[in-house]
Amino acid sequence: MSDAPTILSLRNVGKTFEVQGRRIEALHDASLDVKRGEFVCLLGASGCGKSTLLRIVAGFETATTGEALMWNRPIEGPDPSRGMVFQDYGLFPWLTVRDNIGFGPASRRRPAREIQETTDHYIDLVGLGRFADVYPHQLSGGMKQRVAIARVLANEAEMVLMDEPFGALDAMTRERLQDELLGLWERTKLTVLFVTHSIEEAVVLSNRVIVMSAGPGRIDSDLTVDLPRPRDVSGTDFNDLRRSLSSKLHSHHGKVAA
Ligand SMILES: Nc1ncnc2c1ncn2[C@@H]1O[C@H](COP(=O)(O)OP(=O)(O)OP(=O)(O)O)[C@@H](O)[C@H]1O
Repeated sequence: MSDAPTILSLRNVGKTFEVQGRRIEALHDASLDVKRGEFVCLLGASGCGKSTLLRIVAGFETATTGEALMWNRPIEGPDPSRGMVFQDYGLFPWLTVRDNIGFGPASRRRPAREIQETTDHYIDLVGLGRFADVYPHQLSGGMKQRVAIARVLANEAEMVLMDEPFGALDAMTRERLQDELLGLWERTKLTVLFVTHSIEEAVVLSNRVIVMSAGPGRIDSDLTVDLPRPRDVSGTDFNDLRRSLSSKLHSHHGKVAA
């Protein structure tokens, strides 16, 4: 990973919102380089600017200060190369699984044959072959999540941005989807930027954890997680790292979900 090229750079990025004459500094002087293929978790308590940072990378917000670059070019707005997966999945309820996944290529007016090949490929990749022709309301939360990821991938994302995608799921589904996401990440060599406030989730998933703190939102530390995979959540190394992250977080905040 260390010799992979840098796909994303944030240089002293700050974001201040103005609400009814009051200024809220959501992010202060955040600098970060992400290499292609990394799985990076942004970890921190509520209000520390995780979503703001992710939304700047997605191109939904512009930085007030500093700059955000992808492949060394300024991020100036949303782009399919940076695909966002939302907690509520953001699927089109009136389209089937197949048409949701093929939506990006279809809106870019790709030839019908190419759209079909692309959708077939990603439907297979996320194991939804039997559900290709059903509608989102007929799927479980986990399956919707897979469709959302497949849709982003079919749209040629190089980087997948996920804002607490498993926050609304029960513990078992969450664990299964974490495994599935890791499998997909290993197969596709994607770059993932993943927001969570769960220490355990960050240690299970990532090869880097960026710890953030609030008031104003900032990056506090940047830790490499080089535990072997699959990770043993009851192992000593895992728990040492979990404890160390927990004390980092608690030195800045009140309570954070572990
Ligand atoms: N569009 C906005 N307008 C005004 N203030 C905002 C806006 N978006 C975020 N903020 C403020 O910026 C700060 C950081 O918010 P942000 O959502 O980035 O934090 P977070 O770490 O993702 O929190 P959470 O874990 O609760 O989602 C908060 O004080 C929030 O109220």
